[in-house]
Amino acid sequence: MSRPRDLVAHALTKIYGSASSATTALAGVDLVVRAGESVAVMGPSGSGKSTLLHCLAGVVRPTSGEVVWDGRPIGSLPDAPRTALRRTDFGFVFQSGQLLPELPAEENAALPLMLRGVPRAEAVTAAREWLAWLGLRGMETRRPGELSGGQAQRVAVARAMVASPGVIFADEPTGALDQASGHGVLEVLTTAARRTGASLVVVTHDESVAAWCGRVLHMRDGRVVSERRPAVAP
Ligand SMILES: Nc1ncnc2c1ncn2[C@@H]1O[C@H](COP(=O)(O)OP(=O)(O)OP(=O)(O)O)[C@@H](O)[C@H]1O
Repeated sequence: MSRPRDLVAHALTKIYGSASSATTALAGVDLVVRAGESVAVMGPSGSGKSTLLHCLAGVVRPTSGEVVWDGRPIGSLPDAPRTALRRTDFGFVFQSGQLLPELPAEENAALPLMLRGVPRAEAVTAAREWLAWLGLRGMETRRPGELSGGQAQRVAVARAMVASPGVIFADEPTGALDQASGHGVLEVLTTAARRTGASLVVVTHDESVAAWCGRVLHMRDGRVVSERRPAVAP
């Protein structure tokens, strides 16, 4: 049964292109991500991981099936309310290159609040608190080009967290980092999610990243083919 703040996929399919050149990226995925749960999505290249994440996050509209977030069907919502819901309820961390190069760290991290109409000073104060919590005190006014890859990803985590999302979606969040920085980012991401009670859905190729999550799904050919729970997160 679906509970408040659960993210649920029912018989999700996604077919890109049309008849002669159609690609089935999702071939029927059923999934429940419970409130506060962290789920890693693994599988070979082209197995549908990013498509699943994008459908769950309301970025891509499924061909059939439905995504239900907190009791509300979102896959079939028109674009405007779907975008609004993404802004209020979800946070995103991508591999890299997601920060605006001309803005200081604190404004990059404050953007989701400013997009919601929170006054700049208030948004920046909240962003600075997250940056400090993530170990970036003193770097608030640096631009992304003045930060290391790991520091920039922490700013991206601050931006994902600042508006208190219900779910954080991360697509290869450590893919551009060396192993030590990558683990640091995953540690803060999972800890931040636990701190706020947010759920976390992470697409990754890295077993040690998946080990930080409560549940690991394996995809092949657009389906979830197996599922396991790592023994203990490090
Ligand atoms: N916008 C698109 N238009 C057409 N086909 C697409 C599109 N996006 C993805 N695909 C196809 O859908 C399938 C699943 O792609 P997806 O990116 O979800 O896989 P993935 O498991 O995330 O791969 P990777 O690990 O390489 O990022 C692939 O065959 C891909 O070529």
